[in-house]
Amino acid sequence: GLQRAPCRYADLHPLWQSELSVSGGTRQSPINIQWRDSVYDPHLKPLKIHYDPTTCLYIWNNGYSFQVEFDDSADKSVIMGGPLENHYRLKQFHFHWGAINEWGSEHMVDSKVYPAELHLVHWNPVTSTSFEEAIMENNGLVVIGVFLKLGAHHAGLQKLVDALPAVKHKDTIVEFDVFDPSCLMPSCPDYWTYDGSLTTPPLTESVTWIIKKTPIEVDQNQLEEFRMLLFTSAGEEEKRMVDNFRPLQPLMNRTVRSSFR
Ligand SMILES: CC[C@H](C)CCC(=O)Nc1ccc(S(N)(=O)=O)cc1
Ligand SMILES: [Zn+2]
Repeated sequence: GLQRAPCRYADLHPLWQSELSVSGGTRQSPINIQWRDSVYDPHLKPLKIHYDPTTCLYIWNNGYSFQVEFDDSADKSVIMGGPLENHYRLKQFHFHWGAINEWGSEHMVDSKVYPAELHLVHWNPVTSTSFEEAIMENNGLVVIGVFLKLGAHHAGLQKLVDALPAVKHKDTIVEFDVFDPSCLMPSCPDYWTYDGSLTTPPLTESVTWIIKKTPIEVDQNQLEEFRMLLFTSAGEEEKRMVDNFRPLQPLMNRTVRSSFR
């Protein structure tokens, strides 16, 4: 039969993402969060975050973003509270960004787009025995989204930025130990939450999204370091890793809840 060309991720320009939404998807991500349509839910608790910096393992370039992986073999770096019924383990975090500061985030707030967005990916160890299994479970995952805006230098992020030249090419990896991702959290506790999906294949509808209302500030040099990464492997014609965000998806029959009035 016809040999299907390997469908490499970097070849799927974000524009094609929207065509790839899970067939008949009813809860796809990202979305535009309309402040006025969100519903304040007084039952939403404060989000509790306990990350153990020694669970940080390494950084790698997966051809779509750069990703920091964590040891998720025990309940050491966990989140709980918020809209969650139990605790979830941190597996990895990564970012999405644009070629220029005018765009880059996946979610939007009242159609306002940010230059970048951080995703902290967690899985439910109570209903699943592994991250890979949780991806297929309804509400198997929780992703915390944090917007990045252009402003002051972010000292915590700089440790990450300094490691990026070592993972310039797809499928490169560098050891990265002792990093506490809570330094990337805004101090404001306010968030929105809604039921959605992964924003890259397998696009499974297994994610409880928690989007922080307040962005963190990073400076121009830090954003430009993100844009020096490559989608391509060493030896290939270089393609800058930029615009690795998925287009907005329809809200359909969903309500976004807010933890704040
Ligand atoms: C076979 C499945 C494979 C193991 C999945 C690897 C993975 O982690 N995927 C993933 C995670 C998070 C997001 S996002 N951008 O936070 O919605 C998108 C995709
Ligand atoms: Zn993401």
